[in-house]
Amino acid sequence: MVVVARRYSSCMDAKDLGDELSKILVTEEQLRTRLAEMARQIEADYPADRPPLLVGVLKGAVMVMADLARELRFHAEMDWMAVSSYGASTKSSGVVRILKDLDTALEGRDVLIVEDIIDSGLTLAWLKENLESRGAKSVRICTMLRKPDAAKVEVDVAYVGFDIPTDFVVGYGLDYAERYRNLRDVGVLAPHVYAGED
Ligand SMILES: O=P(O)(O)OC[C@H]1O[C@H](OP(=O)(O)OP(=O)(O)O)[C@H](O)[C@@H]1O
Ligand code: HPA
Ligand SMILES: [Mg+2]
Repeated sequence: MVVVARRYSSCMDAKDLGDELSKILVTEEQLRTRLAEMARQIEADYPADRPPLLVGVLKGAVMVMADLARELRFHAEMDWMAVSSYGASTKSSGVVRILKDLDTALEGRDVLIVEDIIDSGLTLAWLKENLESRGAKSVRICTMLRKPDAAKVEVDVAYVGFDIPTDFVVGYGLDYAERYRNLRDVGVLAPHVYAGED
């Protein structure tokens, strides 16, 4: 009993962050409920005997991938790419760099990219094209969050959890300078935290 209490009190909670968040945007409960709905949609769209290869985009998509894969009622084969365009900033550099490539060959595969957020769209537009060029049979995108008003390029997204305002958000995998990824909810980062950034 004592061990359980200690475990839960050490989880990162929005109320422990003081004024670092200006508000909670999507709660852990809302994320869980929406993810289950998305999983049912994905199961309905792919034949049971040909499930897609899930490609998670490190590092932000770790939480979505872990939760989505466990929610899906088919064998969820997973692979990972690491790309980065934000670094320790709230603005995209516009340059997508591959930091880790897939281990899996994609010829003839149905691929489902799993992402935490589509902001400018630059990362996903680039990644979708990159995976298609490897001979995948189909490439679809599943993202937990999307900022429609921030789009710099159009990206065709098959599964979206929540459309959100343009504010910089953290939690549920999303970071600012590698912090806040293990926050259970998604919150808006208070501007004073990144004040001074150019
Ligand atoms: O639509 P965009 O403007 O391209 O932004 C979305 C991308 O930015 C974030 O990754 P980031 O580059 O911060 O790497 P990380 O996942 O390791 O945090 C996020 O996880 C997406 O991959
Ligand atoms: O709002 C955001 N928060 C964290 N990482 C991000 N990468 C793109 N947009 C965001
Ligand atoms: Mg990031």
